[in-house]
Amino acid sequence: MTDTIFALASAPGRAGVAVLRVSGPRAAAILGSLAGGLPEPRRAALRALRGADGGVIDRGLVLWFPGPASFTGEDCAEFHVHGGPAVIAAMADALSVAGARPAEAGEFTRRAFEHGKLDLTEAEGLADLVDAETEGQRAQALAQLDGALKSLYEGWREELIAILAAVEGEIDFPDEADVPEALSHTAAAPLESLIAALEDHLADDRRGERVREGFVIALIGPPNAGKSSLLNALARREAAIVTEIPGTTRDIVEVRQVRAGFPVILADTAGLREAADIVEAEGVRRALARAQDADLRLGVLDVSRETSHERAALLARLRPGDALVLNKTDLAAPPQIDVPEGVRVIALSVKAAEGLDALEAFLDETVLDRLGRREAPALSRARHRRAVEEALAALERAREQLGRHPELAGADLHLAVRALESLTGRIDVEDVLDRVFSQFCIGK
Ligand SMILES: Nc1nc2c(ncn2[C@@H]2O[C@H](COP(=O)(O)OP(=O)(O)OP(=O)(O)O)[C@@H](O)[C@H]2O)c(=O)[nH]1
Ligand SMILES: [K+]
Ligand SMILES: [Mg+2]
Repeated sequence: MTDTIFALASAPGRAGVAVLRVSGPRAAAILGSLAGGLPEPRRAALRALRGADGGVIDRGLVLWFPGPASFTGEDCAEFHVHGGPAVIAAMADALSVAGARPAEAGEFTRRAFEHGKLDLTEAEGLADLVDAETEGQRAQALAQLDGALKSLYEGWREELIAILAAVEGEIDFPDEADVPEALSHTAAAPLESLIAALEDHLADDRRGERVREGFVIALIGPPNAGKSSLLNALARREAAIVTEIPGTTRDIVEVRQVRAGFPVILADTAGLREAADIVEAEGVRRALARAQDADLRLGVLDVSRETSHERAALLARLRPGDALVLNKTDLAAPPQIDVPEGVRVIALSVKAAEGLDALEAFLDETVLDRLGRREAPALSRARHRRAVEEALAALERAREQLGRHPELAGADLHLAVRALESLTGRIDVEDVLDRVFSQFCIGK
């Protein structure tokens, strides 16, 4: 028999109310023994809650959710008690004595998944919604929990199965003289449009993953340009050390913040130059690597003393969409600079607090433009990207074989179906499930 599990569903620590959740075949018996009977399904009832010795632990609201119309699909019960550590500990004791065991991380959601209440992408959406710290993350997670990715992937799977049926139909009648022609009519066009849909989904500039993980903005430039000063101004706190000594910053200093409703990571880096020692050299190496991977680069120059060599080296690292920040306009007028196509120039003085508004506006606009909601749902995890890439590669191989070897095309189409099914969790890939659900918190 399946275990009956329980967990604190609310956050640990002192709180006005704590919620304990129970799921499994013993839920009714446990609720009955603690609350002295079962309330009406899905209606809160105030009850004295008693431990095994008959003593009252607390008075609280109880809820009874008979399966399958519950979150997990099993019989579930909820106890809303006063949120003190001693109350919670006594309730946990009473639930254990009554026959439930503490749940593992993600176990409630995993049971919901196993009872068909959620597919894997919806379960991930639920985890993301619990973790969401910004408006953009909340919106993306809720859409995913509501099945945006599930219906996209299930839709593709259905189209693929129709294509597969057409191809396998041809394999079953190999004598027909007009097989290739028939195939080109029935399978080639839908296969082509499916390939285009997968390509589109992948070519989204990692939007969904960035919404989950944060949009990285790297501050790069020669020593003493004012990168750390600028980081502190944008972060509105003294996150990084600022001195007049060139080579002050060595490690990467990261600040997390919210811009336009999305998570952003500002990364201050070591000044770029021929390093004086191995510590600084490592700092420069990390700075260049971060600049390379970042979603946006802010190249910073000190207008009062930049050299043409520094300028050229920095411009070579900027890409379309990046910005060149001409700092210290309180010391000198910004020079006219020929920048690569698509690079914005923003002149400012961190010290005089002038021109920072234009930079803030540019950053907000860029984040909104790159991460803002589109019609199509975005894949939000590397797991999704890998599976869609795998499906796409199989579809491309199938396209090659279609007119010549329908049976080979069929085998590749099967692989593509499997890749899509691993996405939604239709096929049981145990280690995938373990990985996905272990990332949940206890009580979810
Ligand atoms: N006049 C003036 N000085 C500034 C301005 N911004 C920064 N500074 C000064 O420039 C010096 C270097 O600033 P940092 O922020 O440490 O420069 P950095 O680019 O981080 O330097 P490294 O970490 O050494 O590469 C400090 O003395 C700052 O006070 C500015 O807008 N105007
Ligand atoms: K410095
Ligand atoms: Mg610095």
